[in-house]
Formats: sequence, structure tokens, C-alpha cells
Amino acid sequence: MAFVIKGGTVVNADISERADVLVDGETIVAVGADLEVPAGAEVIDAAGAYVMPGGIDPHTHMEFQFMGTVSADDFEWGTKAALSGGTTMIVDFCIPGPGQSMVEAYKDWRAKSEKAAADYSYHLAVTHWDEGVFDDMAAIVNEHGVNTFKHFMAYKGALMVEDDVLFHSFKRCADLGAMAMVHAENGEVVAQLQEDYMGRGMSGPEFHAYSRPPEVEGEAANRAIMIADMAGCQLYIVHVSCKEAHEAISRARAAGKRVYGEPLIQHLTLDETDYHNVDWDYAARRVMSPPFRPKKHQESLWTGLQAGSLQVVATDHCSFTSEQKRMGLDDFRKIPNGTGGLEDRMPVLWSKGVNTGILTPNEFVAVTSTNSARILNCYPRKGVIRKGADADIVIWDPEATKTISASSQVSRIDYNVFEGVELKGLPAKVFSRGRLAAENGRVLAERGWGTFVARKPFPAPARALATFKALTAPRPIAREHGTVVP
Ligand SMILES: NC(=O)NCCC(=O)O
Ligand SMILES: [Zn+2]
Ligand SMILES: [Zn+2]
Repeated sequence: MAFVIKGGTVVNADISERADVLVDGETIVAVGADLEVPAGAEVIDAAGAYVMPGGIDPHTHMEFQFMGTVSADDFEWGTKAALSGGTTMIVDFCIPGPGQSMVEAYKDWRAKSEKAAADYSYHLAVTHWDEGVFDDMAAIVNEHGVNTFKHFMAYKGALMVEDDVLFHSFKRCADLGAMAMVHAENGEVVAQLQEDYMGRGMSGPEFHAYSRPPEVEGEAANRAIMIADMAGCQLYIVHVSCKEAHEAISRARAAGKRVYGEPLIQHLTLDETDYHNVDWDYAARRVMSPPFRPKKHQESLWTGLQAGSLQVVATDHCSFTSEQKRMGLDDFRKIPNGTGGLEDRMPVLWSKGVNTGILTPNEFVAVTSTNSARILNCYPRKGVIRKGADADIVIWDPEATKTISASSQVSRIDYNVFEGVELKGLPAKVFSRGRLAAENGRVLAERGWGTFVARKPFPAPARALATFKALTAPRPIAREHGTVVP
């Protein structure tokens, strides 16, 4: 079925233009001024609206078995929540369980995500190192369409890996043309601080934040950057929450290293005072890692988006109900870590970023969609309004208003960390591969509409890094005695 979106302003990351968009089936087939309407095609009026690429959330956890429970939004409800807020693709973390191989975990995730209402892709987690992982990484890249590998530097005793695993795995990423990702927090220091506070009877959710100060994140970010540099691979640091981690990335990029940083909409807009609330539930619902930070860190994250030293805005959507959070009533270490945000990411970023003059609409598109598509290598199929791209399109009404409330949200949990935030600028219509998937926040997409988006390795940066490594590799000194020169 064909349709033309007429009269809107098409906003891509690089340019805004008055143009119509012709969609045929799942694909954008033309973008231009005053397009002729083919016989039988529907006309959709976008006067006064922006026509933007559907959002991509590069960091989610659907139906994730974690900390003794399972995150509440599965692929169906998580992607429906995403669509209601303008996000048409998520990239979820596929994390092998204890004793499970990467390829088995991948198959599990494929089965779980069959119910997705929007498109999805994965990052694979490296949770230990052995020959099986070495071999599986090649299969994952070459046969299963995943080019990113995640490493947790925190969660000691569970998902955390040490530096030896990081170096082995980062070198393997370099060989395969894949990208390494890290959750950057020094898990050893966190574990000691947690024990120390609990030992002194300090068990409330505020001590979740005190046991994970910005320094643990800054240290781990620096360490991962240096290890990636020595391994010769690209590095993506997830949920950058503080000045220390942002500065590490910014320094690395200024030194020519291929490092990317992803702040979350939560860290950009919410702060640690939420943990001081006298209502235990209120504070515990906001427990995530890294935690919400003192307000001063937000300025660093916003300027990072402006300067380009931070490239994408994600949610790390990992939602737990109040009941699940209460697993940690007597011990903050047992509160399942994670918050929601998928349906609010784009509207909150627009209201707090574009309406305040911090970001232009083009920069908004860059950090909510295009940059993820480019960094994760699914561009230009995703992340752009242009001929040949998937028809993932948001018609954005800059005048529409709403106040966020859990009572009207799509996510399955019973609260919303953005409760009461007033929004101006909302998705009016959201198309997912040419199908109307949401209208004024109401989800029309059905379970199972989503498809897996395979992503190939990164030949150009991998080749550049390998060339540079080879040219700058240590060489033996020619001597009369001693080393034999090859
Ligand atoms: N972020 C968080 O608290 N939960 C999800 C797992 C992770 O990303 O660390
Ligand atoms: Zn994490
Ligand atoms: Zn996460």
C-alpha cells in the first residue's frame, strides 16, 4: 500500500527541507517537493509538523533475567511502549546465562523477540573467556548478524569480567571487525563500598548511589579506553552518567581514538535527590546503575551531545515493578537495578533539549536515530528519511502537549520515573516499515510485527585500526649480537 506524507518539514541529521515523502510497501521510494500522488495512494497531511526518521534506542533489556527476577516489559510491551513514543527500533542486550553459550543465548533471544511489535537487533555479552567464546564470537558476527559485544566491568560475582577477559575479547573484536562495548564501573570498588555500608547498617536505596560514585565510572571508562586502544578496536561506552566518564571519552576522541559515548535520558534529566525521598518505594524505583548523579553532571552530558563527544541518547530500559523492587527492602544490593523510559525518551529529550535551545531538531534526529544507525552499522536502511530506507517515520507535532503519567503509559510497570514531567512536542503518527504503528500515543502495532535487523561488521574502521596497528607495531632493533633480524 502506498501513501504520501505531504506538507511537512523533513528533518534529517544533516538537513531540514520542505518535502513530501512517498512510501510504497515497507520502503521510502521518493523524497522531494510537491511529489505527485500515485493512483490509489493515500495522502497524509503533515502541515506544521516535522517528518523525522523513527527513533532507535541502542540500549534495552527486554524480559531480562537479572538479580533474581525478570524485567517486566517483554519484547511485545517494550516495543509497543517504544512505538508510542516514536522509537521504531531497539537494540537489546543478549546475555548468556550461567553455562550457556553465546550462540544458545542468541537463539533464546530470537525466540523471545518473535513477539516484538517493532524492529530489533542485539548486542551479545561476553561474560567469561575460553575457546568456545573465541569461536562463538566469529559465528555471531559472520552467521548471526551481530557486530557488537558487551562487557560488564561491574556486577561482581555475576556478569562482571576482569581486565584479562577485556583484553582477549577486545582483540577478538578487532580481528572480526566488531565493536566492543562496556558498562564502565569498577566492580571491585563498588563491591567493597557496598559491604562497607551494609556492614554499618546503611541499607536504604540512597546507599546504592553512594556505593557507586562517579569515580568508579571514570576509572573504568579510562581503563576500557586504554585497553581498547592497545587491542586496536572501537569502543562504545554505554550509559555515560557523569563528567568523569564523559571527559575520558572526550580526551580519547581528541587523541584520535575511536570511542563513542551513550548518555541516557534519565541521567540527562533526573538527579540523585530522587534517592533522598523519604518514600522507600519512590527511591527504590529509581535504582539503576550507574545511579542518578548530582545535578552538576548533567551539564557535562548535555554539552557532550552538543560537542559531539557523546553521540546517542538511550534509555537502558530495564523495567521492574514496585513489587520486584521490594526484593531489596532490607538490603539495597538486592533491589533489581533498572528503570523504564522507552516511551518517554524522545518526547522528554525534545522538551528538555530542543525547546530549551540546547539542541537543534537536526541534532535531535542525530542523537535519537541517525548516529545509532551509523555507529551500529544499519545506516542508511535505518536512521534517515531518504529513498531506499525503511519507512520508519515519525510525524512530530511540535505543539502537542502532555503530562507524563504512569496511569496512561504503555509499559507494564506501575510507576514512571518521569511522572509529572510536562511535554511539548510529541509524535502524532509513527510508521514502522510503512505501517501505521502508533497515533497520538495509541499503539496500533501488533505483537509479531517487528523483524530482526542484521548488522554486518565494520570493514572501514577495522581496516584503518589494523593498518595503524601494523605500521606502529614494535620492531626489533638490528644488532650485531643478540636479536636476529628477520
Ligand atoms: N542499568 C541497570 O541498572 N540495569 C540494567 C543492566 C545494565 O545495563 O547494567
Ligand atoms: Zn549497564
Ligand atoms: Zn543496560
